[in-house]
Amino acid sequence: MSTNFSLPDVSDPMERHPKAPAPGDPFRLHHDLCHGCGVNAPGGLHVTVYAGEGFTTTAEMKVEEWMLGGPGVIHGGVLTAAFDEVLGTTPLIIGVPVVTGHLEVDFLKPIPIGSTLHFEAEVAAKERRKVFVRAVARLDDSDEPVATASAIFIEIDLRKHYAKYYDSASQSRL
Ligand SMILES: CCCCCCCCCC(=O)SCCNC(=O)CCNC(=O)[C@H](O)C(C)(C)COP(=O)(O)OP(=O)(O)OC[C@H]1O[C@@H](n2cnc3c(N)ncnc32)[C@H](O)[C@@H]1OP(=O)(O)O
Repeated sequence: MSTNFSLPDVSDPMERHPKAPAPGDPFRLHHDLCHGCGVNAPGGLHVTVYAGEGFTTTAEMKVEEWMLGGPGVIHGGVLTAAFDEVLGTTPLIIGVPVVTGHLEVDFLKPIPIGSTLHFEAEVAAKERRKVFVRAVARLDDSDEPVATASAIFIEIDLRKHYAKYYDSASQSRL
């Protein structure tokens, strides 16, 4: 199954989840070894996502030497993984756990090693189990976007979805 990112004409009603972090507060880690957010993930991105106002989130990521792709700049796959983490955490603002179904990234400018990326994301719409999320990344010294991403995430029942993998995910807070 594959579907390009295309917002529905009308979104299902959405509400900020009453237990979502307050604006400015971080989402708790869902797994210490998560490649995106885990504090103990070897070679992980160590991205922390913060709740924003409404259906929005923010995040930052330092662009480190090991993320190198072209000389002096970030690898596109690393940036894509960072977007996946930021975008994939954002539906928790409406209390919906998801997995990535479809993710599109536009790479607008080279992103130098040593810079810091600032992400802003929002849940744009929900349609049945599909959650449509968009994000933009900027460098700290500029308002100009360096990359944007759009994704369709699919709502899951966490325990059922991961049931057969649970032994290897024993640190996961399901
Ligand atoms: C909880 C904390 C999260 C923290 C952040 C984590 C960030 C990282 C997120 C990830 O990287 S998750 C890992 C990468 N993704 C996966 O491993 C997902 C693998 N795919 C699956 O497990 C299944 O294909 C999936 C659960 C996504 C869908 O299977 P289902 O059988 O449950 O869905 P179904 O086929 O019934 O489709 C339900 C709806 O989703 C739509 N859909 C399914 N797959 C899609 C897809 N790939 N793209 C777009 N839409 C899709 C489908 O069209 C349909 O829409 P409608 O309601 O309009 O009919």
